[in-house]
Amino acid sequence: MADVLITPAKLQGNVTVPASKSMGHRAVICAGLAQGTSIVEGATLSDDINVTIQGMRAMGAVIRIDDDRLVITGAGGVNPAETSIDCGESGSTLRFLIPLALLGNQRVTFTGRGRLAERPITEYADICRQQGLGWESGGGLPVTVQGRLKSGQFNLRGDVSSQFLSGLLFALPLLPGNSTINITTPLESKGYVDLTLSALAKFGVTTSHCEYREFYIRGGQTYKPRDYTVEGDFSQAAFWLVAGTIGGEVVNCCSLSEASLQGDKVIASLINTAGGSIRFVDGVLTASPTATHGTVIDAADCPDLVPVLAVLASLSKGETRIIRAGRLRIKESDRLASTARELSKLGADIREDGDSLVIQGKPQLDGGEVDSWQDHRIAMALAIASIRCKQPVLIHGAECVKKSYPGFWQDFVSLGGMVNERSMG
Ligand SMILES: O=C(O)C1=C[C@@H](OP(=O)(O)O)[C@@H](O)[C@H](O)C1
Ligand SMILES: C=C(OP(=O)(O)O)C(=O)O
Repeated sequence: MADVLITPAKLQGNVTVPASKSMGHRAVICAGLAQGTSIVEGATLSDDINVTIQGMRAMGAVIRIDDDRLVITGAGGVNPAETSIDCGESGSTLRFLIPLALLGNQRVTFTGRGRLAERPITEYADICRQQGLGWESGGGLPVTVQGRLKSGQFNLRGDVSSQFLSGLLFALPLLPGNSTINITTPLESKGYVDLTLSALAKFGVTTSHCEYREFYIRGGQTYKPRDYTVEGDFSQAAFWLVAGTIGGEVVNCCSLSEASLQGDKVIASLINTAGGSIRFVDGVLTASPTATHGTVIDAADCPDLVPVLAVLASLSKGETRIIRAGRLRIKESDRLASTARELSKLGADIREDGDSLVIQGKPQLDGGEVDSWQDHRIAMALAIASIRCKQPVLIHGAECVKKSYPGFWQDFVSLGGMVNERSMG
């Protein structure tokens, strides 16, 4: 396990953010389901994308990694052998691939590591029970599924994880009959569903919905191969945009699309509402140093931004409330607890309040010894917090960034961060 010791320093300059993890998963899946060859350009080979690539191979796709190009040849649907798929710590991979495995009528076992074993998958257990399909699990992972999913009417909660909806949206068009998905509680993380719908459309699959409450999926469709470039990731850009805002020097994020459908694009307006200065100029998103103030932030549609928004809030004047953030408890860590506990250790005034975080800003933090909880977004947020600490910050478990951003520490250093790796084991 690697620890990093960060000596507080301002960050400044240009950074090319990695490709969107969410869009990368979707491109690999859609291309793998198509009949023929697609080229997916620019995907970042994080741990999560690698397990999706492996998972789609197990589903029958042939995937060749050619530098930053993926050459993906699908057989038009899925063709799994009896197999086991290791989802690592990726909730997306697990929840996107289970419905696909249920197209093939083979026994497919899903395994995973860390917190993934505890993250909810009961929505799928319920569907399997209702349809008489095989679902063997001692609670959590591993889980073995077998049987053929049937088209028809599905009922899904919208406030556990949007990934269940995305998973069904990938699989149902390949069934012979039509399906409807009824969302029984208000849908959260809507932007991620938009990314799924957009990826489906790009690969030739049509769906429609009525105000995100009912989704209509025509059966008997086929995915069409195509070439696709994965755009930059706003959830990752968020770390650098907060760094530029709190740090005293300009930080520019490249490779982002101004027209992106990514829900986490909202980071720019959230920082600006707090008094910051984030601007898109000629395809570059620029964060200029600004004094910020407390606001109320609704996290229901942008859960992945919360750890770094808590850093911004810890250094903004007055009180910030991050509300409707209950689902953060079922991510790679309980992110309300991990964010509050670790930022407190650095001297922030932050507390959990039910499904909210309440933060009183300070001009500076102290520094100290913190833990990533093996959660990539916690490690990255703590690194950004170090910029405004008086003393060094020692982060345990810093290698976990590779779940989504393998080059994070290199980028941190290239922007002027002062990092020493303390131990490997
Ligand atoms: O569909 C996706 O790519 C994702 C959906 C979100 O999960 P929830 O829908 O569970 O909030 C998000 O937190 C996750 O990082 C990626
Ligand atoms: C929660 C995340 O991803 P996943 O749900 O795919 O594990 C994340 O990247 O923060």
